[in-house]
Amino acid sequence: MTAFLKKMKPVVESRSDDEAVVTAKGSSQIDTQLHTDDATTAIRIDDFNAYYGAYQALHDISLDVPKNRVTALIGPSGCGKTTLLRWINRMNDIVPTARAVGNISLGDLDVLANSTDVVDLRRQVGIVFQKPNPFPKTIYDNVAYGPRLHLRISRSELDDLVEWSLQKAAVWNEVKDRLHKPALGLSGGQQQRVCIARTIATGPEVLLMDEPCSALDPISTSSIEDLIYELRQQYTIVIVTHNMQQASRVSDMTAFFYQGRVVEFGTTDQIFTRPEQKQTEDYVTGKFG
Ligand SMILES: Nc1ncnc2c1ncn2[C@@H]1O[C@H](COP(=O)(O)OP(=O)(O)OP(=O)(O)O)[C@@H](O)[C@H]1O
Repeated sequence: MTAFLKKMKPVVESRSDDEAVVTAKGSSQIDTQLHTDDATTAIRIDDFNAYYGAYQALHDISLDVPKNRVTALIGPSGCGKTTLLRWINRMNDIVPTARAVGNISLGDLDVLANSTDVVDLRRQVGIVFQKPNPFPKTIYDNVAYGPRLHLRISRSELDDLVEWSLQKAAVWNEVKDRLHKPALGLSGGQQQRVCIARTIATGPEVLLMDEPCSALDPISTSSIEDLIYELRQQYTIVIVTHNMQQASRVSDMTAFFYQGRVVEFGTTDQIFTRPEQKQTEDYVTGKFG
């Protein structure tokens, strides 16, 4: 392994070491007093409100997203899940009517500040979309795209980084003999894993996923779910999903949104088995939505 990757790997691979409470999936021991424990918070959302023109899509959202966990955002269509996700890496900057008031911080970084370098923010906070969207380039060039923009590394270091990212995204074995073939020639599930590799290659801390399996068949969905669960050891993951089974399978924490507000936020175990709010119970048991 090159010196470059040795340098890069500890950055991502040591993240779970400083976790105060790394517990088993669905464990009710996960600390839900997240406002009181800085060490476990990756993204702090405080009193956040989002608008499209005069329409308010999100109201008074306060949510601490824990580090090295999977946090699922669930709720009926139009309740604001994607809006929140897209503000975390300022994707909504490209929507002319979109406006936000409140705070989102990533460590010391004030995400919403005018002075924040959005390109650098998006390197730290990657996003994976609903539909796999590989560039019309080779598999190699898809994954090398971000590093070529952000890092000054040699060809052999880039080769190593591309391999490492594809391995992390659990797709290396399937593509290693066709790295220089078009990514668009892969299956949907493989394309989505290549997109995840492309995101990982820039060394993010956070992975945002907006219904990453909704365009995939059940087998590909299952491989992406396994991957999400695996990746949480090194990344903080926020996933929007309409699929209740998926939320309960892959996430540690769940936030239930309704009409632009967070109704309830807790461990996935608690939200699905002992919700405190009637609306949450009705939603997770399929009575509406
Ligand atoms: N670009 C936009 N311009 C105007 N209104 C928008 C825009 N994007 C979203 N909205 C509105 O904001 C509200 C929240 O939308 P958002 O997409 O965040 O909800 P969601 O919970 O992710 O929905 P879904 O589950 O259907 O994807 C909705 O009423 C939606 O119509």
